Amino acid sequence: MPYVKVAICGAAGGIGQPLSLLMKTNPLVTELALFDIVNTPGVAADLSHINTPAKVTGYKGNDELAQALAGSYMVIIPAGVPRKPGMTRDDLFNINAGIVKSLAVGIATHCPKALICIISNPVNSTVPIVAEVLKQHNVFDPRKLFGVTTLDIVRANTFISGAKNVSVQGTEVPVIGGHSGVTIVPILSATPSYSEEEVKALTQRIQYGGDEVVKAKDGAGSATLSMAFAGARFANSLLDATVAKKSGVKECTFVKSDVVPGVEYFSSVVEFGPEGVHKIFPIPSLNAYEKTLFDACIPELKTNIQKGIDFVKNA
Ligand SMILES: NC(=O)C1=CN([C@@H]2O[C@H](COP(=O)(O)OP(=O)(O)OC[C@H]3O[C@@H](n4cnc5c(N)ncnc54)[C@H](O)[C@@H]3O)[C@@H](O)[C@H]2O)C=CC1
Ligand SMILES: O=C([O-])CC(=O)C(=O)O
Repeated sequence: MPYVKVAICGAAGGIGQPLSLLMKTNPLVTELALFDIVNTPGVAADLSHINTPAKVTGYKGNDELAQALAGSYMVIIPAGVPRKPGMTRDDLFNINAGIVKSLAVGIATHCPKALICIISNPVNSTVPIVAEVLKQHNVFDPRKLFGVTTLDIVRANTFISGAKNVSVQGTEVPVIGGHSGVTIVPILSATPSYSEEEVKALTQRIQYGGDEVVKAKDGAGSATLSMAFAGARFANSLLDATVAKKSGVKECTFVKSDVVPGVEYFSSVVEFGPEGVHKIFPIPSLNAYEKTLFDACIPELKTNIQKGIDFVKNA
């Protein structure tokens, strides 16, 4: 087995801590490097007592970013501020764009071949930011950059199976587009028949599931535990395909894509191979309602993507 170092940037945060815990349980991970601007020594010491193979190392502050990233096989980024009630994900852009950009410069410099999983919002813009930084350093490999939208699929599976009281284990709903509001397009026609009203209510709940958690947390942040679960599911799928060489591993994820002409990044079902993205599946056939969702998604998604690109190009 190769030496597999997984770095988590933002590892001391609400997502970072439970995500680090879940990644510590993956036996394919040789080293888990925890980076944050605060509190990583404590988180690393705590996790290091767990009797699984991954060696845990902690790095605090930008002076230690190089060491945290050096030689990483995979970098997962949940660094940045979360929403408070009344905010959109795009409202996070002003703070998180700069954080993600500086981490991307670190990756381009210290582990340019790493698989990169972006959790920080707004994902529709932070993924293009990372791509532009990597392009500036001549190290962009579109097979290795992923926006993590898995929480939308996790929510869709939960809400859909809950509505009909069917087994959640066997439910797998594709969710395409991006990761905010109307850019989230659940493909519910792929699941057993629901009435028109049910489909509309479920679609709305999946699109605004994040707001449900932001409201319930009442100023204390957004989804962290369900996101850690979703992030670990995504990272583990990618490690299964790239390290364990499992074939046929698929996840919906926001990647550089030709699936929708004129939209540079798009989430649809992606099959992973040894280098990351192996095959991007086209959009499944949409019914009339899904077409209206798709039409609403595209202009907003394009605006979000362009905002990320411009942030780097016009800096
Ligand atoms: N993709 C998705 O589906 C989801 C994305 N998110 C996003 O994930 C991000 C993190 O959310 P939480 O963990 O709840 O926030 P949090 O505030 O609890 O944790 C963020 C962590 O990032 C750290 N950080 C800030 N600047 C940093 C830098 N330059 N380098 C390294 N670490 C840095 C902070 O010190 C903090 O520990 C937010 O942007 C949130 O919107 C949240 C849920 C779902
Ligand atoms: O809603 C938020 O701000 C966090 C997020 O992306 C989600 O929970 O889907």
